[in-house]
Amino acid sequence: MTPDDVLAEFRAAGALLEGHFILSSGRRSPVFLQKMFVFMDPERTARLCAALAAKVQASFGKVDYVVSPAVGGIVPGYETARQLGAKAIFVEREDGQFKLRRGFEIPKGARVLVVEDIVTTGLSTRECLTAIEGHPGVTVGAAVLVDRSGGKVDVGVPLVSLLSWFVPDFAADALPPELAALPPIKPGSRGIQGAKA
Ligand SMILES: O=P(O)(O)OC[C@H]1O[C@H](OP(=O)(O)OP(=O)(O)O)[C@H](O)[C@@H]1O
Ligand SMILES: O=C(O)c1cc(=O)[nH]c(=O)[nH]1
Ligand SMILES: [Mg+2]
Repeated sequence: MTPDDVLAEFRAAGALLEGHFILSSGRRSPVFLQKMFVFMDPERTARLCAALAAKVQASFGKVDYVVSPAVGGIVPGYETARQLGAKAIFVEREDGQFKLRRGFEIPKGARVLVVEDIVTTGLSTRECLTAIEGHPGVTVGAAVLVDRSGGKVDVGVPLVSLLSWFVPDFAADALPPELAALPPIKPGSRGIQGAKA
């Protein structure tokens, strides 16, 4: 799957939104990828995650456990794990911090991959990695459908992306006039009531 093919899947799903968005990081952007419009279509999700799984296998070899940050990472994490023949678990926020809950455990020696939907600053991916630090498995790396930093972000482990695309974002006090003229919308879940950080 080429970068254009990946973008075409997002576009066909109506997931490529334009406007004035407040990202999870608090930064502002004229573009938002509404990944849930992609994930509502299991066939589309399977196509994207099959391509991601192939890249993962080429870069990291065998994977036993996929761990994803809720909410956005759960569906691509599950489907990528299915394609890799791995288990899929997720971290979710408790008092603002990602944690493995529900009795999820990583077995000793398991080869672990973090799978994310979108990376912008990489904070969510890093927080997920922090949440599983000290587990008895071996973290081989991270994988993401779309890296909006265009490959610039450092998540602390090797990162494989299906699409590396630089999308501009801005500090809230340094908006270009065309963005400042639009009302801001915050679509993500970080920072909503009950989910601090
Ligand atoms: O690289 P970052 O700057 O951390 O931004 C990317 C993160 O933002 C979104 O999650 P969000 O926190 O909006 O919540 P969601 O997964 O529930 O949509 C997305 O799913 C990534 O996890
Ligand atoms: O940075 C984010 O919060 C973000 C960007 C994006 O395009 N899509 C998304 O779900 N989150
Ligand atoms: Mg997320």
